[in-house]
Amino acid sequence: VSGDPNNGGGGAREIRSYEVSFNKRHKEKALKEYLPFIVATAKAIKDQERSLSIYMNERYDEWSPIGLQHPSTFDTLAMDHKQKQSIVDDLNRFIKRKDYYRRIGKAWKRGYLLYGPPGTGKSSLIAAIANHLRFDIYDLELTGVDSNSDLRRLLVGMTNRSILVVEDIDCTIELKQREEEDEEQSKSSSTEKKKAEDKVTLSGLLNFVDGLWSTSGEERILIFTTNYKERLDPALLRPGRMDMHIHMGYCTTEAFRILANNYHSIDYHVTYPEIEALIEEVTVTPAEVAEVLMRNDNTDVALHDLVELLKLKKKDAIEIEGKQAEEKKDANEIKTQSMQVDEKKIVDEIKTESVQVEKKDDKKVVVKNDFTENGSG
Ligand SMILES: Nc1ncnc2c1ncn2[C@@H]1O[C@H](COP(=O)(O)OP(=O)(O)OP(=O)(O)O)[C@@H](O)[C@H]1O
Repeated sequence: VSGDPNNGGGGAREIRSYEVSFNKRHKEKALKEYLPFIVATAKAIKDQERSLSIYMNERYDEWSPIGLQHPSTFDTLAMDHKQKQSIVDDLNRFIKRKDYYRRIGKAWKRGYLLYGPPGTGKSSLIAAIANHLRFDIYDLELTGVDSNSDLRRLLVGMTNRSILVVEDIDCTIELKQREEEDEEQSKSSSTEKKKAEDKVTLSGLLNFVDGLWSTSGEERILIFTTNYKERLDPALLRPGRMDMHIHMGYCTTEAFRILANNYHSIDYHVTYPEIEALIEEVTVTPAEVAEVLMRNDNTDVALHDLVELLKLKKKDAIEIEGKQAEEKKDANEIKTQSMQVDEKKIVDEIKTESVQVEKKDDKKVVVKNDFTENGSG
């Protein structure tokens, strides 16, 4: 194997070539198996070494990149191991399926919807996916995009092997159904109509992502995040739109152990039984746990602080529960009282009615008597 120093010079990029010799009888194997293997391995190494970037749309139709140095990986991610494995498997399957996507005539892209409360690791999961695949991230801030045409320009300007992220999709875009948009447009003047047509909408984004964009590039991942799945437009939740819905939940005992291992490199500590019992009882986000564990380098102190935080949360939860129970009791009492009042009213009304009927009956009797009297008289 030899390097080639004659490569143009003058500050140009060095191009190196290698010479590999084989025995003639191995020619077939070398050309069909060995060289393709070398090329694929070299590409994988290059991809692995390539530094990643995160692009943001600071100007309305332009991306600006900065280096992505987020340390999150699937190993450091605190989540249920089965769920984690199913995401990794899905990503690995997706990457290997170039021919499959071509064969079935579908664009080589995959969509993930991440949902769950703030601080449960949605951003950390996105970084872990980027680090796992060695894909750049395009973090699309929709509120900074003025029109659908700018949005298209941005999307077309993305490279292959990249992840398009739209965070807090429930807040950043007017969630309107297509029919509503059409109805509104038919009411307005022609200039207003043109403007409205070009306004960034969820359907505009989804149409473009499903249509032109996905056929103009390859190996694209699309990730939407939300803290409130129930607020999302049904168009986004339709089967086939987002391939996988991933719930990011509160801290579990399993997640806690991963975090403790990340921050203090430990597998066990005497405080674990107490911490784990408390974690089962309270709602605490992985971000809150991570913050306490990170605050102190001394493991004993950090774990003690965590016990204190969890106890405090438990106390608050008991107080809130007590208050809610009292409020419920008060509400029930008011309900019972008003029911009693209602019942009394109904009884009074029935009484009044029956008195009226009786009076009427009396009258009838009187009339009857009169009649009888008259009749007999
Ligand atoms: N599941 C997790 N695994 C590992 N670290 C986590 C996890 N969840 C939260 N963290 C820690 O908490 C910090 C904040 O979490 P992150 O930003 O990923 O949450 P998020 O769900 O994206 O929140 P938001 O909805 O507010 O953007 C992270 O930098 C990380 O240190």
